[in-house]
Amino acid sequence: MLVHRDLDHLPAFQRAVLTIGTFDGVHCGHRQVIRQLRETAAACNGESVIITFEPHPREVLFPGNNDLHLLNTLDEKIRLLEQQGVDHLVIVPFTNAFSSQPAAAYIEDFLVRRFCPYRIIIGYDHHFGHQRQGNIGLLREVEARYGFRVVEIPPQVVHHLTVSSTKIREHLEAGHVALANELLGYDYFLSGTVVHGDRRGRELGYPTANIRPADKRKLIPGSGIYAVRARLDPAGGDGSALPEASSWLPAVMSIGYRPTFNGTDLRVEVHIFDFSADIYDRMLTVSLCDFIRPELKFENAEALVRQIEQDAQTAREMLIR
Ligand SMILES: Cc1cc2nc3c(=O)[nH]c(=O)nc-3n(C[C@H](O)[C@H](O)[C@H](O)COP(=O)(O)O)c2cc1C
Ligand SMILES: Nc1ncnc2c1ncn2[C@@H]1O[C@H](COP(=O)(O)OP(=O)(O)O)[C@@H](O)[C@H]1O
Repeated sequence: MLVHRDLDHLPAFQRAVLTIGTFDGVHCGHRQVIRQLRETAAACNGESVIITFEPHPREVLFPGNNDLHLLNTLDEKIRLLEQQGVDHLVIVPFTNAFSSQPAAAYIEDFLVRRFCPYRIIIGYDHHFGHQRQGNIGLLREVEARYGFRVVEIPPQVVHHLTVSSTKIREHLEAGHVALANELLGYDYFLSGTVVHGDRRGRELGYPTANIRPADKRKLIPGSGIYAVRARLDPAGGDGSALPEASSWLPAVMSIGYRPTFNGTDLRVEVHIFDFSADIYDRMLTVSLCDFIRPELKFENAEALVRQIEQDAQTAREMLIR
């Protein structure tokens, strides 16, 4: 997959088969769109092109809003899209000026002039241009004028739920990891550097690698205890590596404030089973398998340790299922 970031130096695409979107999560619904993109490109001997935006449009349109948390960093998204076998990814700098183009100008000046599309494949609910005025109907009206054809992708449904990035974010924030994973089509993962904590873990008999996420916009699932797999990225890695089954270590993760010790800051910490090494400053990727229980305040450290023993056992069982 070729990644293009400069709109003024795009190649001359051959029968470009386009799709457009933010693709946060590259979830099951997105994959369906991408499969159609690849198949259409193959059938007409064209090139598959994904157009995406960075930063996320909501960050530009609602700059004061700090609530936006994303399923993927840009690096993760690039790698996930690459795994889908796409020919070109175009990352368009999303600005206020870009967002305020009228829909008709967006089609003519942006889509047609820069990409000369042969087919445009889009999800049923895609909107574009100033105040989201453009939609699939408008694209259809101008098909003949510009010589492209529009292909609409219906909503993807899993367990009677329409798959959407928003729903997946909500499930993760509520700790519903298994459901989120099903909608994603892979296990949700996050990466970060191992930083120092309070050095209490080793005294409790459960040392935990405290992870500082690589990107502060990355969504941290709701507080609670999770069964996870952890992978140490090669020393000097950039943290954007994606899961590869071979080197995943079974582990248990706690996300929360440690009420037992009156903690005040959110910590993401992982105890890796049957493992002992100094991994401070290393990049660790954690892939979430299932939710075990909410975080609780215990009477004392001994009661917490007894619970952690049970959590570890539960996690091991969940991970071999
Ligand atoms: C499996 C697991 C479950 C945990 N559950 C709780 C909990 O319910 N309540 C809590 O206050 N802390 C919980 N913790 C966090 C511990 O308090 C924390 O790991 C300990 O304070 C060590 O912190 P440190 O890494 O800063 O030394 C849990 C940790 C693990 C690994
Ligand atoms: N099984 C393990 N799982 C996670 N980290 C481990 C493990 N064994 C050793 N470590 C190391 O110990 C550190 C955690 O020990 P801990 O006492 O919890 O200290 P801290 O409070 O600084 O996290 C980790 O960052 C890692 O370097």
